[in-house]
Amino acid sequence: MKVLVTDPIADAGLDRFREAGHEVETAYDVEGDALLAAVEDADAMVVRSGTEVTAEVFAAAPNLQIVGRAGIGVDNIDIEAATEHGVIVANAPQGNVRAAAEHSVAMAFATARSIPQAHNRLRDGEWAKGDFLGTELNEKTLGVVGFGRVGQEVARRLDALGMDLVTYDPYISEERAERFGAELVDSLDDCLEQADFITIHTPLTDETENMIGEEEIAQLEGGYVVNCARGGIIDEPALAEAVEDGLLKGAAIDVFADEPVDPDNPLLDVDDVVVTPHLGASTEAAQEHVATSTADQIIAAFNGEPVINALNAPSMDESAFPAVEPYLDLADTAGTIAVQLFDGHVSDVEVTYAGDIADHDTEIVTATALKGVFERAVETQVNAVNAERIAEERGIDVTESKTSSAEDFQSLITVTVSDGEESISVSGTQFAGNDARIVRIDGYRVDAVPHGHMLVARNEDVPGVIGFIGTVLGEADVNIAGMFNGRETIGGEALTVYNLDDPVPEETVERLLDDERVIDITQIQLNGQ
Ligand SMILES: NC(=O)c1ccc[n+]([C@@H]2O[C@H](COP(=O)([O-])OP(=O)(O)OC[C@H]3O[C@@H](n4cnc5c(N)ncnc54)[C@H](O)[C@@H]3O)[C@@H](O)[C@H]2O)c1
Ligand SMILES: O=C(O)[C@H](O)COP(=O)(O)O
Repeated sequence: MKVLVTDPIADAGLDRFREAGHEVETAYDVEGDALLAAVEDADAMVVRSGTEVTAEVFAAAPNLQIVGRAGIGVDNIDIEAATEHGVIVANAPQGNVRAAAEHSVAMAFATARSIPQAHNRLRDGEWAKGDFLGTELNEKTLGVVGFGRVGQEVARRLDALGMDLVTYDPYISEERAERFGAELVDSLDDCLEQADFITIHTPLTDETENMIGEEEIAQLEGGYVVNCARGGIIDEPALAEAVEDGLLKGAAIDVFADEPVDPDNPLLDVDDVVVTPHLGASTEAAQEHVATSTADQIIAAFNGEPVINALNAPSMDESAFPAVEPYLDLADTAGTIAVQLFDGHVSDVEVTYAGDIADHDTEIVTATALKGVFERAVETQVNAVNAERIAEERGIDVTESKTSSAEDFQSLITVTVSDGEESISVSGTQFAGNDARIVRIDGYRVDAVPHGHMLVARNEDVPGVIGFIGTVLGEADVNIAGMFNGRETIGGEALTVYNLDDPVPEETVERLLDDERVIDITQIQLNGQ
């Protein structure tokens, strides 16, 4: 597989790919047409915040399976477009949390004690001791906006340094805030009014974009702002003006609305604003961690294993995967057989789990069954990432049901497709040793190996019909490798599944259908064969 790395990551991550036998191409600072050309034959991409992974990038990368974000923020990746194209997006949300928290604390001290400004003056030969009278963090109130992984780690550290904590985060509980010694307030206004320092730790979303504007800044009068989350959350000209005018005592900013930051950005021109070039995650430990975690997830995706931090695909606990893995191909096959045998317009898909498999998280199995149903019907690549979306777009209802009883099987998966009136069900199981079998089609008990060329015949249950079908196939030089006949009542209707060594020519199918004892013939094409 070819892995395109477009932002610098630690060597440990690059080595993981090479050790696993994959090709690594690094192309830093590429954009526009150069990026589209570079991604053309890539099976995976690794990015940090420096690469905009747009819908055009996905459209230009037909082989792309996964984009790994060696870090947390994914606001530079069009996840909607990724899902459309069936591409997994995964990040590394743990590896740089401590680095970002430490940088936020460092930035709070840097602005409160004017460390960079004093440093510069001294380097210029000035002993400006009298010009810098700082603010202690001790006994001040810290307002943490966004109390997720980084926000909590910042709270923990600054609590230990004697700060009082309030937090604004509409998506956490009071208990969670209390566990970190913080008071959860109801509004951003409450937070700003109480705080001497605010530190931002939300993602950049439609809701948080420009969340801190002129009015909000005014409420923090005499205070400090730290932003090591994302540019675009704070109105940059308004912040620059507030610090310049002395409304705020200072600000420390690691992230900018446009990066690399424009030299004309007003924040770069204000003495009491401390700036760093998006360094929150830039420690050796963090970079090694996010690079290896991202590489491991990409390699897992290549191997068809679960991607732990996938943001747009069914994810699952690594330890739970072995129990469901054997059912993935089976679900795909049951879905593809069901849809090929069904004559109507599919409006509903039901995936039923019976027996042991019902005790497991089957989200990824259901998504794979949907892939089986849709793979032949849509133009785009279908996989577990976008199958649910494809169903939704087509107005198809998907249900998953579970029951403990699996007849005499240990586990049974049934995929039923229906148009609301008529339906067809296909059930499969795994016998010992990963021996997959289709054991029921439309109520008929069968025992078919889902492999190669399959033909499903419905015929009258009368003497001679199976011999007739065998003879016609033989005359067309199609060898029967195996067959299984199921029927409900003697002399009624029967269903026979044939495993064949070759596909059946169309004229041979017509010849079979010309016989009045043959009700229907369907050649099944299995996915990936
Ligand atoms: N400067 C850096 O190098 C650096 C490093 C790591 C993370 N980050 C950034 O830090 C931010 C936080 O990362 P994280 O891992 O803690 O994310 P997280 O998802 O764990 O936490 C984000 C928190 O923000 C809250 N939130 C969302 N919308 C909100 C709103 N409108 N108002 C208030 N709270 C809101 C969420 O409920 C959540 O608790 C992200 O933007 C991330 O990209 C930057
Ligand atoms: O979201 C993140 O992980 C940080 O902002 C780090 O971004 P970077 O990997 O571009 O340094």
